[in-house]
Amino acid sequence: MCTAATYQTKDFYMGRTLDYEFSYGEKIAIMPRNYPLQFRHDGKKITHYALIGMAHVIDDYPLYYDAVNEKGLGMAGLNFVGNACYNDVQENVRNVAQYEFIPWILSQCASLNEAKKLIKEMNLVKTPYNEQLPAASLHWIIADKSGCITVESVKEGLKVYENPVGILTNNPAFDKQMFNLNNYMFLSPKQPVNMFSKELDLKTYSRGMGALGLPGDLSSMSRFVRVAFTKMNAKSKSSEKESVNQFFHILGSVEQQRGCCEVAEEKYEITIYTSCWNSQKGIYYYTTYDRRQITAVNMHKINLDGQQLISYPMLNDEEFYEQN
Ligand SMILES: C[C@H](CCC(=O)NCCS(=O)(=O)O)[C@H]1CC[C@H]2[C@@H]3[C@H](O)C[C@@H]4C[C@H](O)CC[C@]4(C)[C@H]3C[C@H](O)[C@]12C
Repeated sequence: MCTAATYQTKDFYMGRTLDYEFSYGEKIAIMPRNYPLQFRHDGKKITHYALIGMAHVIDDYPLYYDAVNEKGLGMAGLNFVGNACYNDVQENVRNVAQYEFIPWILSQCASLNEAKKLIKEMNLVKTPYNEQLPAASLHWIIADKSGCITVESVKEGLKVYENPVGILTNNPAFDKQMFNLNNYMFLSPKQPVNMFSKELDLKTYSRGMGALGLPGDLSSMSRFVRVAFTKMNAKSKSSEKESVNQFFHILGSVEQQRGCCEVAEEKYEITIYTSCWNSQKGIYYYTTYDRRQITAVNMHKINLDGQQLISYPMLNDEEFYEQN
């Protein structure tokens, strides 16, 4: 399972949890402006926007899971197994392999509006990166400070939804996740009052009772509701530290602890990493399951006019701060 979210304070933030039972070997990869981008079916881009994100790097090519470009447009791919359906290559359209959807959009679009226009020209195809890495069944969240959309390629065709809650999890399809929120409109951060019956003397006996009924399990639909409630009500001051910390607290509401979601005998899905990027500043923050200390990689600290992919191994060792 995975969860992605957007968050606005003074700056615009976005990120995700990557929940799975094994790692493909991730790195934080910065693609500078002159890294030659060879698309599988849509030609080559020698110069483009720079981007930073989490990727499985193979043959010096970043297979991005999530990323943001230097213009502040961000994007993340989350599992959509059983629903995602990609097309065959067709003539006279712009064919984009699912593994290159993130760099295809982020290398060319400076805003969500530009992304929406480009997506109209796209035919998302099933071409795999190679035989060992077949097409991943995903759907995507794309956002900048102006708004957020969800993109789902299903058997009926390509669906682009406005995403007013700025959240994505996994199955079912996004329209069903949004509809399900209707069931929870009574949830509130305020204490409830007795609407049950005037004849009964019902009282609040604990704080937090306004959110009684908020689903606590790890299913995708429940995580959607829980993180949406948390995000929509979370209050943060506007400094970078307070905003980033608050963002990690929001995604903390849906993190997966080892042992609670068994996917096979003795195999457990865990939150392998959680990311949060400041879209305006191009800083990619992350924590991992074993390293809760927030680590930052700033794209503007490297020469963004370069040609070489720069990647940093995901730091995974906890460092305790020894106070005495
Ligand atoms: C497994 C990851 C999604 C995690 C997730 O959503 N878990 C939910 C599980 S469940 O549905 O609820 O059961 C996805 C997200 C991004 C994916 C990777 C990226 O798409 C980049 C390449 C794409 C290649 O086609 C396959 C390898 C790959 C390296 C993908 C492997 C895997 O499918 C990843 C890592």
